[in-house]
Amino acid sequence: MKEKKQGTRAMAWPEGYGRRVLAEVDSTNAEAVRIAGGLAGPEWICALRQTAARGRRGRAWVNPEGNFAATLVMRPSGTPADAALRSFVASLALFDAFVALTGRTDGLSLKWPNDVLLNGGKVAGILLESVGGAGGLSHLAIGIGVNLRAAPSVAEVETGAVRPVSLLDETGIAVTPEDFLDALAEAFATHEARFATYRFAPIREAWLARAARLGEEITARTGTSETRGRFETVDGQGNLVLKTAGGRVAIAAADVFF
Ligand SMILES: O=C(O)CCCC[C@@H]1SC[C@@H]2NC(=O)N[C@@H]21
Repeated sequence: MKEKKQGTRAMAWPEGYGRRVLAEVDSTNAEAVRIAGGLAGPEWICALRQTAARGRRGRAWVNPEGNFAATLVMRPSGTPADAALRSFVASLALFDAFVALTGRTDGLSLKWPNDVLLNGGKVAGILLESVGGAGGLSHLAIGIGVNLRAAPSVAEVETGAVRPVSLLDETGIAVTPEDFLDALAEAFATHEARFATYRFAPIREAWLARAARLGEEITARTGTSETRGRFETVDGQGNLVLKTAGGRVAIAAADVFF
């Protein structure tokens, strides 16, 4: 196992995971789809520059140089529903990577379904995509973007969305994409091993302990509907549970607005 000193901690690249860093690619998620079939095990693909980075719900992802962009392509164990829960595994890994690199937890929280907030602004996002095989899902591409050095302007993101922030602006701490990759890969492997053994319960509990706006009124918007209610919990399937005027509602996919 390769060891590297980062801050005050020794980082270890996780056993069994591949690592490649590309100078430039269209999108690391697109690259994951292209190479998935030829991989013997899980592989991290990091790019220093993306020319066509994509975000959730068909949006573009603004990706200035110096920010982190990577995709983990893996063959997920379990059912397709279990595969989708990897967004919580990845969120926790992101949280831990920030803590490992900055030595602080203050200001960090997780926004359902899979954003990381720093001082209330969005510092990281996750795009989960399935890679089809003959019998359905063959691989999962977990794409992760982190505003390490620069955040897009408010005008570049959706109206009403949480304001984007960067790690550098909020903390004064400069982290390179390669160092972030090492910290994230180590944290992901730890949470993935826990998920493989104990399934979703401990992941859910840890996620809820770091959740933004738990117990508060929030709005969940899909393409066709809007639901406002008190953010009660995330259920055992990863659904957002809101207590609305009409009763309890479990929402599988939506954008959340505060
Ligand atoms: O919309 C979001 O919040 C998710 C953004 C995910 C962006 C990352 S950057 C690395 C990977 N490659 C892509 O094209 N998108 C994801």
